[in-house]
Amino acid sequence: GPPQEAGGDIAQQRLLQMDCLPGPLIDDSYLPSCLATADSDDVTGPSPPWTHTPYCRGESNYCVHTSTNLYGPDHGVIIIDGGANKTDKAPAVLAVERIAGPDAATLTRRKEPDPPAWEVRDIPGKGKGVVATRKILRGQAFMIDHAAVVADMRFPERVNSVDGRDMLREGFERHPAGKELLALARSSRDPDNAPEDIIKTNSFSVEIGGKGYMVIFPKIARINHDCRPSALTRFNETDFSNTVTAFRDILPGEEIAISYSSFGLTSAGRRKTLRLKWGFTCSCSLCTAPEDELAASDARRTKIQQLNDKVMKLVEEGTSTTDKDVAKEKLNLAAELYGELVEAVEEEGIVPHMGDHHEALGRLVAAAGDVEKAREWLRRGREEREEFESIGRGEMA
Ligand SMILES: C[S@@+](CC[C@H](N)C(=O)[O-])C[C@H]1O[C@@H](n2cnc3c(N)ncnc32)[C@H](O)[C@@H]1O
Repeated sequence: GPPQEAGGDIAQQRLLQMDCLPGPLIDDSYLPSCLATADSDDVTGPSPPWTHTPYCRGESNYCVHTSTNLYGPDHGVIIIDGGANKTDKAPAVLAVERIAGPDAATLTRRKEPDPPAWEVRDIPGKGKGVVATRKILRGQAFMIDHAAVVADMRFPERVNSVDGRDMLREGFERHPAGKELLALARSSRDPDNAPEDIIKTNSFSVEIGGKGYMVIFPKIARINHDCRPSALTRFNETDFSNTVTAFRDILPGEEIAISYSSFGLTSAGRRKTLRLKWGFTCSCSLCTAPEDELAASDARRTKIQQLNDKVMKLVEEGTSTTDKDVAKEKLNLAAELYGELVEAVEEEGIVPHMGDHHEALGRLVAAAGDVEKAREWLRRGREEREEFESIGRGEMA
């Protein structure tokens, strides 16, 4: 592409970010609703894929929508969502209707092998966790899960607490796996608010139709956090599936972990975030590593963050100037610093493969004018990305 695009590509790169759990909602965050009154008589009977009449409460547009067999008899879903007004269908409701609709035939739902490559075990200090039962290779997708509960991220602000809790209670009751969901981990012991607490402790934040949702994937909910994770999750909006892929080789008996927080923070920042947002004291492999190892990791992550900021700034400056010499100088320096960043990221081992980084570096080098060198980086990047993606293709661990 034209050189000017290099800046945009880098800026859009989600360098230090992956799926994160949203963290506990503040207990008093249920605010009185200021939205129009929904007429609760004005609901139609259930039609497929819905198996229940929507359960609507109070003065909001929010309802619980239930499909007890969206993915076959063993996997239902409840959606807690509201449109802009009470006749508008919310994005997650439309998504379920699309998933179950005529397009469903083209959905090839991947199944996990039997027996799976993992099992749930008690992990000292962390409650339960997921452990590999056989060797899982880097790049292999070894767990596939589907959304069981989908709740609008802003539902707690938009619906008052009494109505909100009532809707969650009813939703969990209607859910065919409601009992299993209620047995998931909880960060508080308030017996009156089990569903709310379970959403706080176990949901992922994902986007559906451009809107933010808290989603429970019941199997993935058993995977603990690690600041140097061995796996990553990928949500697929078109079928509400979430696939867990190995970051690196995982040995039999090893606990499998994902990262709940962003990689850009140093250990103190991560511990604080995990404490405040998720309500637990992290005892992951890095948080409990020897002091010098932790210090080295912190230094690298600080450096990565600083280099990233500098590169962004240089790219921004280099692509917004009309002076060609200045542009070249800025982009050359950006490419040099990005090279250092790539080294530090590789050493810290916090991204699953370096392909995207190498390609980004290639585009930067191209923008700075060195076409030969750029080709080499782009080729390496593509190869690495393809290698990672092909390792587990077709077969699951
Ligand atoms: C999504 S659940 C993970 C599965 C959970 N351990 C269970 O028993 O079902 C999140 C909870 O697991 C625990 N947890 C996860 N990662 C942890 C870690 N690195 N150190 C300590 N506790 C952790 C915390 O209690 C947290 O609230």
